[in-house]
Amino acid sequence: MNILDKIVADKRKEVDLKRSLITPSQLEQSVLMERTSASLATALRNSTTGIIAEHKRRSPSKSVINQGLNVQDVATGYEMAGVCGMSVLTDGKYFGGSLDDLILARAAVNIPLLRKEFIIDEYQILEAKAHGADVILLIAAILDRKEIKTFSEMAKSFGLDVLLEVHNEEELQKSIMPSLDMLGVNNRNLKTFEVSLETSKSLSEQIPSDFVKVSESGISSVEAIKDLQTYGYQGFLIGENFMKTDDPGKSAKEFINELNR
Ligand SMILES: O=P(O)(O)OC[C@@H](O)[C@@H](O)c1c[nH]c2ccccc12
Repeated sequence: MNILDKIVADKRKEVDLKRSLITPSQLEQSVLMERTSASLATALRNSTTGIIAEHKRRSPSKSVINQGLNVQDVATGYEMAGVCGMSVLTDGKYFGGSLDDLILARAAVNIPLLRKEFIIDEYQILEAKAHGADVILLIAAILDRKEIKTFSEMAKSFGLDVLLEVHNEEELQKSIMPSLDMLGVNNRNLKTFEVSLETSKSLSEQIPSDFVKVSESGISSVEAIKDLQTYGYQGFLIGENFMKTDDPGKSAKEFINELNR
């Protein structure tokens, strides 16, 4: 079994248990259900830099990135750096994140927040909204077209933006539909962990222009972004490059300043 299949199998068990502990109608009681979501797609369209900065403590491909930070400080630092949005990993087992991280980030900042999760069930979308997310990620590698449609339409009904992540042409072709806002190309193959920015470049032409194009993973230089911008990318999801430092907000600020020069 590859790592992605394993993550999904674990996630199904986790969601089934959580649904019995906190029911959908309990989630619906959250005050955050009333909150008007901020649009990441709009922020990216109006930006010349397009940085989406991630909070990630560890990952299956890198066991330790940074365990010693406070998510609220990271969120505040990213907001002050001028990022367009923040991605918060909420998977516990493989990424060391939690829904508490999302709540804490929400309490700290007003920028659009992406719930970074392996979504395989509608329950997780309600959970995202109830914990203050503005955007959900849907991963084409683990969903069929029907699920992508149901999940994205549910997200839209909550006012959430949808970022659909693909890694190859087949995933892209099966996924295109009007209920998506952003199309993300993951430069990291989630099954093998290989990273290549060529993935973003080669798929760019096939992404219809009504979607905001986002390049994800393995981005560590301003030059890489300038190059990807020529392929039409307006969003850049960066995790490790900021999180591996002692002050991710400061790193993001320096990065954005350099991009603006
Ligand atoms: O740390 P990086 O290489 O900058 O990557 C960030 C982000 O793209 C990556 O964490 C990611 C992209 N898609 C995902 C799906 C699930 C978990 C994590 C991810």
